[in-house]
This record gives sequence, C-alpha cells and structure tokens, in this order.
Amino acid sequence: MLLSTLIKDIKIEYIHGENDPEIKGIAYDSRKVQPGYVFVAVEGFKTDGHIFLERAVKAGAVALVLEKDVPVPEGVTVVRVKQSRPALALLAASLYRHPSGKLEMIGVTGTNGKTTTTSLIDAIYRGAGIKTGLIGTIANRVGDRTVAVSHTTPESADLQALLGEMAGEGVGAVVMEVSSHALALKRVAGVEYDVAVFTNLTRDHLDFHRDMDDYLAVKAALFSGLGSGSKGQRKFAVINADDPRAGEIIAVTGVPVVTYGIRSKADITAGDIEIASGGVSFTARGKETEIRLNLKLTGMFNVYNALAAYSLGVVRGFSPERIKASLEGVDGVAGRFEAVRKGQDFTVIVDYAHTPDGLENILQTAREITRGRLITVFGCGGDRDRQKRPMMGEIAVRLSDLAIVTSDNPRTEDPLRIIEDIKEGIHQMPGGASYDVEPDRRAAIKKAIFGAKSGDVVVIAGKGHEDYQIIGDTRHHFDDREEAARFIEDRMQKGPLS
Ligand SMILES: CC(=O)N[C@H]1[C@@H](OP(=O)(O)OP(=O)(O)OC[C@H]2O[C@@H](n3ccc(=O)[nH]c3=O)[C@H](O)[C@@H]2O)O[C@H](CO)[C@@H](O)[C@@H]1O[C@H](C)C(=O)N[C@@H](C)C(=O)N[C@H](CCC(=O)O)C(=O)O
Ligand SMILES: Nc1ncnc2c1ncn2[C@@H]1O[C@H](COP(=O)(O)OP(=O)(O)OP(=O)(O)O)[C@@H](O)[C@H]1O
Ligand SMILES: N[C@H](CCC[C@H](N)C(=O)O)C(=O)O
Ligand SMILES: [Mg+2]
Repeated sequence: MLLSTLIKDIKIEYIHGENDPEIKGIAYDSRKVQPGYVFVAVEGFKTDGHIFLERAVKAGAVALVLEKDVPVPEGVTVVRVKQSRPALALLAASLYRHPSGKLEMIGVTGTNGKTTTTSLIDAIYRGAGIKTGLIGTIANRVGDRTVAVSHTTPESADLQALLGEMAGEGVGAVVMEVSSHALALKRVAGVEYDVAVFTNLTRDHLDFHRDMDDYLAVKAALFSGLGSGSKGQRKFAVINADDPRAGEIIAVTGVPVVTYGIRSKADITAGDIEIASGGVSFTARGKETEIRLNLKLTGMFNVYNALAAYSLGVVRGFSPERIKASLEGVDGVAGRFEAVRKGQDFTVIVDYAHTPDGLENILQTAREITRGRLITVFGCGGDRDRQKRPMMGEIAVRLSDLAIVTSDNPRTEDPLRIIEDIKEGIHQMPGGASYDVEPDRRAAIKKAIFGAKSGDVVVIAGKGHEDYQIIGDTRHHFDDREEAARFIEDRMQKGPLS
C-alpha cells in the first residue's frame, strides 16, 4: 500500500519528504523493522521510540511517523502526528484493511473475570457452529490454531495483524479481553466492536491509573465507542447490574443495554443458586426465558461470568438450550480454580486471583468446600499496584486458617520489600493475626502441601496458568500446578510433616 493511501484516515500535522513509498509493514519497535516498513515512534514509560530512528532506517524503514520534532536521518519520508499511539493503531487498521469491520467483534472488560467470561462466550459461539477467534491472557486462538501471547490485549499493530489473519481464515466472531491498559494506550483504537461486556470494577492497577474514577473512565471508553461503525450488525452492551459503577457505564453507552445480576433488578437474573465443589447450578431468568444451568466451574463469581455469557448469547439470538449445552460443556479454564489431583486426601487449588476482590472471592468459595483448614499461599507482583498489597494481606489472613505470604513475580522489586507491604495490612488487623512468611514460592508451596491434613484445602493464588516467574528481568520456568503435583507425590511417599 502506498504511504499516501495508508495515511489517508489519520490527522497529520505535516509531512516532510517527496517520496510516496510502497509500505510493506508497520513496526513500533525498531528491532522489528524490515525493509519497506513504516516505523512509528512512540514515547513510552521506559524509553522513547524517537531515540531509535537511525536504527529503524538502517533496518530498512522507508517512512517514519513521529509525535515530536526531532532530527531525522535523510532519505525517508516523515509524517508528523499529534499522538503516535492512536496513529499507530489507525495505520495498522488501514494496512490490514480494517479486519474488525469484517468480523463480529465482542470485547469483554472489567477488573476480574475477563478470561473466564471470554472462554464461556467463545464456547457459545463455537457451539452454534461459528468459527471463532479468541484473544486474551492465556492464549490467542484462530479457529483451532493457537498463537502465543505477550499481553492480555496485544499492541495495536499486532492486534490488527492478528485480526487480519482471523478475517483471512474464515473466522466469524472474535471474542477478546480488553484490558484497561489497552484502552488507555489506544491499542484497540480502530477496532469496531459489535458487543461490549462489563464484568466488574474493583481495585487494581492504581499504579497506572490515577484513581478509581480514571480507571472507570478508561473502561467506559469501550462502551461509549460502541455507537459508531457500519457493519450493520446488531450492537449491544452486556452490563453487570450488581456492580456499583454499572450506572456510569450504562450512561455513556450509545447502544441498547442488557443487564444481568443476582441482587439488583436486571433484564436477566440468576436465582436458586447452588454452589458445590464440583460446580455451580442456577436458574437464568429473562423476560420470556427460564433455564437451569449446571456448570462445572464453581464459585459465586462464576455465576456472574456464566450469566454474562448467557445473557449475551440470548440477546444475540442463540437458543437457551443451545447456550446451556455449550456452557455445561466447559470443563474449566486453565489456572482458574484448577484442582491438582494426585489421589491425595486434601484439596489443592491453583487460582489466578491477584486482586483484593479476586482473592476474597476465591477464598470464600474455597471455604465453602473446606472440611478441615484453609491454607493460602499468595504474594503480590512487583512493579505493579502497591496499594493492593496490604489489602490482600488482610484478606488472606482473615479468610484463611493459615496464610503463607510468599513471592509472586517480583520483577525488578526486592521480594522482601513487597512482603513488607503485604504485612502492613496484616499488622493493622484488630487483635493481630498469625501467618507465615516464606519468600521462596517453591518452598512456600512445599510447606503448605506438607503441612496439609486430611480434609484441608490449599489455595495457591496469584499465578494461575503462568508457567514462569519473573525475577529481575528474567523469566524462569515455574508453574504452580507442576510444583504442587510434585510435592503432593513426594508427600504421599514420605508422609506429612508431624
Ligand atoms: C505500561 C504498559 O503497558 N507498557 C507497554 C508499553 O510500553 P512503553 O510505552 O513503556 O514502551 P517503552 O519500553 O518505553 O518503549 C517505547 C517505544 O520504544 C520502542 N523501542 C524500544 C526499544 C528499542 O530498542 N527500540 C524501540 O523502538 C518500543 O517498542 C516502544 O514502542 O508499550 C509496550 C509495547 O507495546 C508494551 O510492551 C508495554 O507493556 C508492558 C511490558 C507491560 O507489562 N504491560 C502490562 C502492564 C499490560 O499491558 N497489562 C495488561 C493487562 C492488565 C490487566 O488488566 O490485568 C495487558 O493488556 O496485558
Ligand atoms: N466475575 C468475577 N468477579 C470477581 N472475581 C473473579 C471473577 N471471575 C474470576 N474471578 C477471580 O479472578 C481471577 C482471574 O479471573 P480471570 O482470569 O477470568 O480474570 P481477568 O479479568 O481475565 O484477569 P486479568 O486482568 O489478569 O487478565 C480468577 O482466578 C478468580 O479468582
Ligand atoms: N494482568 C495482570 C496479571 C497479574 C498477575 C500476577 N501474577 C502478577 O504478576 O502481578 C497484571 O499484569 O497486572
Ligand atoms: Mg485475563
């Protein structure tokens, strides 16, 4: 595509250079530039793309998109824009010929439940015989082909390339997680959504967003952006009426809204809820429909996730019976309340709860299936929201019989410093509280498993499906499920600690 065609839809401050080169690709990272590419320089949080212009041109960039007036190498065409991130997104959408316009696009946002809810929605579409694309934390999938992930929501240029592949391979519907980082950093600018789902808003990422209002405003952008577009598909939003901020999301949504809930008045509600260790059952009731759903996922929060998916399915026009069959066929989601079973007489659960609300939910659910003691192993990620640490400490200790505080992904922070932040919340608890500290996650898991007695439940929270631990800038192989399985087998041979 000629540069002049590519930039047709973006607002430009000025252009320098006579050439109108043929553009073969787009890169936001100088290390990924190939001959014939346009390089878009982004000012980031760690470094600045404008530092790497020489490198990009050496690697073959024929055009540069900049948001700053900086010296540039000779011989390339320079396109100056106001903001590079939205420009990057819109240029990529153009280059891949607006793939989201050819696909039914479903975006799911909210603090918790995105991965689970997208898996459930995906199952409904597949069950209806539609080829799907899935984009999210655990994996990206094009039909049955899995593509590696680096983010929950990919960077705009990678996202548009992926959507392009999906459109080219006959995908009908794309179900994707839309993180607040993605919305704030314009990764999804230029994506035309048909349906947006709001799961909930609780505390997280306040290292990145100014405050909860800012966090909400960012999430709300997915809903206010729903009105535009020209696919002719029926657009609607699916919103959790029980969330205290639901009204604010509804207020900015320019398309019909279907609400779901358990406590509040909603279009579709869940009643007669039964929670067991093997799964939840509930009756989903709409104006004209009523159906009993028996899921293999458990926990009250999964009633919400399933109800969101069910509501979407009904409004989309799938039959409640068909939706029921699809939802009931989902065995579980990797690393979400995933049991590690090696024939032991106590329960071990690996879960991705990494926010105060997630942890509270998971421990309440675990308590309901605990006959003995509830033992929790958890930590908090480094280089992420610090204020959630004491809150998670308090929750873990309050809701467990024994909490073992350990490391999550320390990243570039001192693991002991992170643990100190967690302990602050514990020490403020009235009457004090007993807990254990074991900074080495492997040793903490071992301690929990060797300490468990018959009927106990061990919850290992925070890392779920992750098969790595990030210490400094290095990713080491580490999988809570593997570690737990190994120690359970060990313990069954050697016996518990006395
Ligand atoms: C805070 C955040 O999201 N940062 C993202 C952002 O980084 P940044 O803007 O700071 O980039 P930077 O490192 O300063 O570099 C600036 C520019 O120079 C470029 N560069 C850099 C080096 C070089 O040699 N050449 C070069 O051109 C970079 O490619 C970049 O375009 O843009 C980068 C490129 O897309 C992302 O990789 C990076 O994600 C970081 C690694 C990250 O950890 N993000 C997490 C927090 C995140 O996005 N999480 C959400 C899920 C959260 C949730 O809801 O739970 C997600 O969607 O995954
Ligand atoms: N609807 C929900 N409400 C509250 N907590 C939930 C809900 N669904 C799941 N959780 C908890 O949050 C954890 C993460 O769930 P899930 O992966 O579905 O969320 P997510 O929004 O995709 O997370 P991330 O932002 O990290 O990608 C689960 O392991 C569970 O403990
Ligand atoms: N998407 C979340 C994942 C957190 C997972 C937890 N294991 C951690 O590293 O903090 C984030 O990037 O904040
Ligand atoms: Mg997710």
